[in-house]
Amino acid sequence: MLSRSRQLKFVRRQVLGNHFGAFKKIWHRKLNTKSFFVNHEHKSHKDTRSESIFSNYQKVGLVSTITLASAILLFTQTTPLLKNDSVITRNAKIIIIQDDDDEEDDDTLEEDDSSDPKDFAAKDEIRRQKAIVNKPPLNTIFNINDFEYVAQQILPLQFKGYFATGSEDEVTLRENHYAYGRIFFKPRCLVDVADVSLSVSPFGGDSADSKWNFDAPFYITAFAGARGAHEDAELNLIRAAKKHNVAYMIPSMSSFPIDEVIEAGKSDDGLHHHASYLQMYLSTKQELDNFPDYLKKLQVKHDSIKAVFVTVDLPVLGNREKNFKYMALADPSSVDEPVDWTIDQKENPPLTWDDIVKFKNATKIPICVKGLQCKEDVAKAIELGLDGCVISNHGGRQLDYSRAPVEVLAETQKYLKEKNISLVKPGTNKQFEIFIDGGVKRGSDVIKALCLGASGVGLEI
Ligand SMILES: Cc1cc2nc3c(=O)[nH]c(=O)nc-3n(C[C@H](O)[C@H](O)[C@H](O)COP(=O)(O)O)c2cc1C
Repeated sequence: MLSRSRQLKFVRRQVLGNHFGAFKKIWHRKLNTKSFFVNHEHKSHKDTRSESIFSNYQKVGLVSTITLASAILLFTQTTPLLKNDSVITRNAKIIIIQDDDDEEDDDTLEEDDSSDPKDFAAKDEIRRQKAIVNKPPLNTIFNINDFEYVAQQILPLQFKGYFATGSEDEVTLRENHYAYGRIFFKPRCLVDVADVSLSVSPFGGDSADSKWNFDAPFYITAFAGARGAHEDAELNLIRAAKKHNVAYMIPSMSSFPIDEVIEAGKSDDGLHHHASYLQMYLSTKQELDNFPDYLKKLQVKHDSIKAVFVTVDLPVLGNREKNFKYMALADPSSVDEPVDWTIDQKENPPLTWDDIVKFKNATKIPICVKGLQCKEDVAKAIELGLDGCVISNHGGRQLDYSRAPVEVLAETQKYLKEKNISLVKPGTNKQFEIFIDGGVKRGSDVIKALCLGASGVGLEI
């Protein structure tokens, strides 16, 4: 039997070896996304030009606008994370675009030989503070992979695992993005693209009411625990969404009361609140029973909530093994008695389609389901008169070996056509909206999803 500290050391090796060591390989080399950041000491830099399958098309503006817009949005959100701007020595960093060496070239990869878990946490904190000071300049961060890499360096140990890991072997987490890498464009030439617009009006929008059209087809998806990254959490997210006029899906497990988040999205003239979506988890019988009433009140109280998304891919919490290992690293006592996340299903009957129909009948707010994973379920949601869905597997955090949403989306569109199922709601100018999230890392991923018929694309930032 290993001593406690040796056990933790073993876990640490597993997590760091697996996660950070493989990080470049997983996210940068295998995906052929060749940019990442290192300190200036490293000499193996070969090329400073980024490769992009879009390079010939960027003049068109569409891709670059989406990429830039997402970068701006992410910038806005990540800035508070990346404190101490003033102490950055700009020339202390070099952006590496290509690195064929197998050398492990950053501080996170250092092996820690101490057997005391407290030592490890303390050392990690020193490393983290250094990473905050040495974070790369914002104008060298172009996509979500870049942001994630920086976040991995600067997030406190106890939140790293929560934000970044998937369930079990993380096959789905990786596949969600790899699937985008298997999709290629067939661009048509000599088309007038001088005047393109990225704006969208989901759920019919309301063209007379500009606050209800969004300037981009991507939105900030719901994620609980934002406070682990910044104290202003969801307040910052809705402010950024307002500033750039994109949708924000407020999570039911928000760190702030939902009213407060909505209030933070008030326009500068104080006349209206930023149009948002609201995500809901419903696990207990009481929550299910109360939800129709909640919806009725919500409709009266907050006209800025343009759709409610009930998350349906979390009947129980996914088996997030790597996150548990991170938790053990951050706080060894946390694993002594693992938390039981399961819900007594006899006392609390699980959510079913019947419940969703009840919700739909209780309100005029569009009701959508978040977390559908096959074409048959999308067809069922349309048939039941719902207003939309998100094809999603919770970012690979729930059922490992769920399929990549972008492939399910492609199949779904084909299926709906074959079965002659229309998205347009009879007698209205509205349509069933099919959103998608999972594995979206840059503007070209967004465009691929749109080309395959998505109404909008969720980004977990
Ligand atoms: C840290 C984290 C917290 C999340 N919290 C929620 C949540 O509270 N509600 C929800 O419906 N989905 C939640 N999700 C899932 C996201 O909304 C989204 O489906 C998923 O992250 C998309 O995959 P991606 O991370 O590859 O972009 C969370 C995801 C992450 C990574």
